[in-house]
Amino acid sequence: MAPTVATPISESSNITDLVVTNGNGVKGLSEMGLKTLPKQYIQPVEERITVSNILPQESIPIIDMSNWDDQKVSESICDAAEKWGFFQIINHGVPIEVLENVKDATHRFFNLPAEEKRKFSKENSPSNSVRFGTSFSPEAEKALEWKDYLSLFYVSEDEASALWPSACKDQVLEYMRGSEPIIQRLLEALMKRINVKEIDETKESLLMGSKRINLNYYPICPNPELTVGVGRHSDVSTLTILLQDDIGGLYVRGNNDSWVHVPPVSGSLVINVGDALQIMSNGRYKSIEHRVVASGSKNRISVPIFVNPRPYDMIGPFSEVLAGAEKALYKQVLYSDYVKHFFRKAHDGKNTIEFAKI
Ligand SMILES: CC(C)(COP(=O)(O)OP(=O)(O)OC[C@H]1O[C@@H](n2cnc3c(N)ncnc32)[C@H](O)[C@@H]1OP(=O)(O)O)[C@@H](O)C(=O)NCCC(=O)NCCSC(=O)/C=C/c1ccc(O)cc1
Ligand SMILES: O=C(O)CCC(=O)C(=O)O
Ligand SMILES: [Fe+2]
Repeated sequence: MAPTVATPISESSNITDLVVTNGNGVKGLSEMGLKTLPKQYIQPVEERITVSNILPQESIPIIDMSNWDDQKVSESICDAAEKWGFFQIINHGVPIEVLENVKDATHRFFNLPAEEKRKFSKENSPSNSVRFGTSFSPEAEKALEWKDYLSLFYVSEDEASALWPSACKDQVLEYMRGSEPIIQRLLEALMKRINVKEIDETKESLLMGSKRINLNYYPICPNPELTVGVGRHSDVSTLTILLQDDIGGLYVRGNNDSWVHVPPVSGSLVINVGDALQIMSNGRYKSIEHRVVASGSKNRISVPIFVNPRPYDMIGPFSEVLAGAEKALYKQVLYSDYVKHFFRKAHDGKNTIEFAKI
């Protein structure tokens, strides 16, 4: 019999089938031991992350929340949200084992066989609130991103218990419950500075009426310098609470063309302002562009909780912010229209917010 010569995976046009349709993800590709990056993942030169525009001496603030009712803590939170749009918090009250458990649960989910994970793909998922996928918007992207994810839209504990993957649901729910007090405290502090004295029911719904949690998996990449883990984007949330492991690779836009690394700090959580809060605060708080590199030597995970308005809320600048002579920079938009606009295109930095500009 003539020997069969396998087509090198990097030249196969079936990468999309293998990775996207069959549920192997980039984790499956990575584990096949391929030596070079498939062309579908090669990013244009301007989107690659190189040392030349990284500012090693800069860093985002680290805020100690142990005395969270101290005025100074609130001020540092608001200052950081105005200047950087990003900060890390330590002594935040979420038990360290809750964080460790959710990281273990993330590895447990991604270590399931492809046929188990595939059950949660867009085509097969038992519910719209559970989605296992890869890259960001593969149908819309010219170049794919080196990341797999499980995205869970939180509707209720009952729905989550019934529909979320059993490999991770208990730990994820515990992490969501555990982070609730800090979400409340952060938003209270941020609202005070912009003249919103009380978070009533309407405000509560606009600021944190819905939640989505993503489990992100960035496997070892054969040519990390040619691709990205996540491309330049700003989140569409009110606030994002991000748990990262000890590997690093998240970069935040600094001044001009520079990027600042967010170093892993054991036990910390990274907080960032999303577009919804930039809009509701009429630009006072900044939703800053960020991106993630791919790693050539380690499998990285991260777990962001996106705290959002409800899909059917109309969002726009709060009247309290416009009470002075301040002009509205953003119009009222239906939040689900805003989110759909975000998902319909590839990552494109800060462009999403143009959708809401007057
Ligand atoms: C507008 C939604 C998202 C979808 O509504 P839908 O149209 O009734 O439901 P579909 O399931 O048909 O989704 C519409 C499109 O959005 C896409 N999509 C639907 N969830 C997803 C999903 N988690 N992932 C990636 N595509 C999705 C989905 O692929 C689909 O694309 P397409 O079929 O090509 O039109 C709706 O569920 C909604 O308003 N949800 C509540 C608000 C919400 O989740 N907000 C997002 C908070 S922030 C956030 O998630 C940030 C995520 C993010 C993620 C990756 C990053 O790199 C950076 C950031
Ligand atoms: O993995 C990270 O550190 C950040 C991921 C991110 O920006 C996102 O999921 O929106
Ligand atoms: Fe993000």
